Amino acid sequence: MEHITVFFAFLASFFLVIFYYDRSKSRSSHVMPPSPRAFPILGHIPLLASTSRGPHLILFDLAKKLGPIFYLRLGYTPTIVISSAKIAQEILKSHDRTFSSRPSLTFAEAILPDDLVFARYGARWRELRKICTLELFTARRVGSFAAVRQVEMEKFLAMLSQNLGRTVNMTQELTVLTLEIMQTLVFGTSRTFDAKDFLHLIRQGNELGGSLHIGDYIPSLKWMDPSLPKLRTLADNFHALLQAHIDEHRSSIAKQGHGGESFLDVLLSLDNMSDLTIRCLMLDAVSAGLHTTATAIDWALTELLLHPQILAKAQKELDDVIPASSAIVSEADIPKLKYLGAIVKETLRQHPPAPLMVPRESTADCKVTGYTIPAKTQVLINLYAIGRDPSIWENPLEFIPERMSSEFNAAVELMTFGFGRRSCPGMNLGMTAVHFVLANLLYRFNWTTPDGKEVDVGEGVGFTLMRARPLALVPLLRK
Ligand code: HEM
Repeated sequence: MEHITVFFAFLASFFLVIFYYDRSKSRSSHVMPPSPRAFPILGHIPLLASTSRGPHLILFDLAKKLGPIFYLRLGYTPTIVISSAKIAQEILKSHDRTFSSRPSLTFAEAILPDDLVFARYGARWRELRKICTLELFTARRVGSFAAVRQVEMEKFLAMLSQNLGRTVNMTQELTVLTLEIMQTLVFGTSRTFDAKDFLHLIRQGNELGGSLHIGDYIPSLKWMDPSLPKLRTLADNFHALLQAHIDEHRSSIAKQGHGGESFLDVLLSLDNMSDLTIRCLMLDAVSAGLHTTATAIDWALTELLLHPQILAKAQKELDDVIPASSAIVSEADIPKLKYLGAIVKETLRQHPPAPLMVPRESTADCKVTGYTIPAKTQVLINLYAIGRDPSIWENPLEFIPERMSSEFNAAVELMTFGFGRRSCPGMNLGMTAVHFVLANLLYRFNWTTPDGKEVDVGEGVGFTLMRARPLALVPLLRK
């Protein structure tokens, strides 16, 4: 008994020392936005600890009590949470530069030490961003792979035709299709890796990326993070897989005397590109584009199953626009499909694939809506809450594509892909893939649930707003 008391006394003094040491480093005299009552040391971390509800939902509920901007202390990380489009615009447009950094995260340090998504704002980020916008994500390069995407789509449609009347795990199949679409652009071939192996690593990455790492909030306790060995193994596996492909690609270029048009070809042709940077940028492109794109298609199909009259209207538009002789909707047809475009936007409003965007961090003190936000404050923009803001959207919980007239376009893009210098460079590719795949699924097939069951709408927990359970659907022949 005595031993136990001594042990707890030791533990309490240990945490107190850590608490005062860290607090002395982060103490601030700024007036912050409203905040709920905090726990000692951990601050508001316990409020977010839930295995069944995503943080965007918990923060959405907190915003109902605390308002559109509130403050949380996650360990010693000051954080503001924004749940209004107007304040998000103030941050992303008026103060774009001040809020263009990202917090350092244990996950990113282990897996992506020299990438674009998690780079802190500065010269290195500018260099990598320039390569991405001028060399990789150009409309010409994305467009030059349209024919390869069409071949992947044809194979996918053939697979569905062989499964008419049978249950298909659409969540899984759409993820594999999206991986193949991303791989063609990034590596020049859709069969770079075994999809199962790669998706397994990506899934582990999502789990580890979405879980809490104590060192991100209480730096002096980083050594206690039990997931560090797992992160190291995952990093080794990802990097070994990518390096093997880089080596193979290099020797094939040497044999042929020239490279192709893929991201990898471009990166290998640039001066001063280390293999580490190439691996990180390739992983960025595949992982940032994969679940975001696949999950948007998944939710659009879910909503259409729930709203048969909207599905019928979309299919009528396809019949009116696509020539009867055409077996496939091509990417060139997409701009003509206005109603389909409205369905995609309404889906992204209700189911933003990255509900809390990617966290930003301020680089200097800044006044936002009357509050002074100190430098090094983490900013979470809750797109999920903004998409449900009744002051912008009438009946926000209803699925109404007709409301997506052009004046709403800018708002939806801002909400889905971020804005300003850190906005998503893959937006065109992601949007093209979502429209292209969805159009073909609706054009060629009718859809039902196995045994006519209700469509499951449960949301999972994670960085991407995925479904809780896979979407199982039965394709029926239409064309
Ligand atoms: C529907 C699909 C997609 C959605 C919803 C989405 C969403 C986002 C969001 C919200 C951000 C953070 C923006 C900010 O901080 O302002 C982001 C950043 C980023 N996205 Fe996407 N994205 C999608 C597709 C893609 C694709 C297809 C790629 C690449 C192949 C991609 C690559 C990136 C990269 C590299 C960044 C980091 C940019 C930077 O920090 O400078 N995304 N994305």
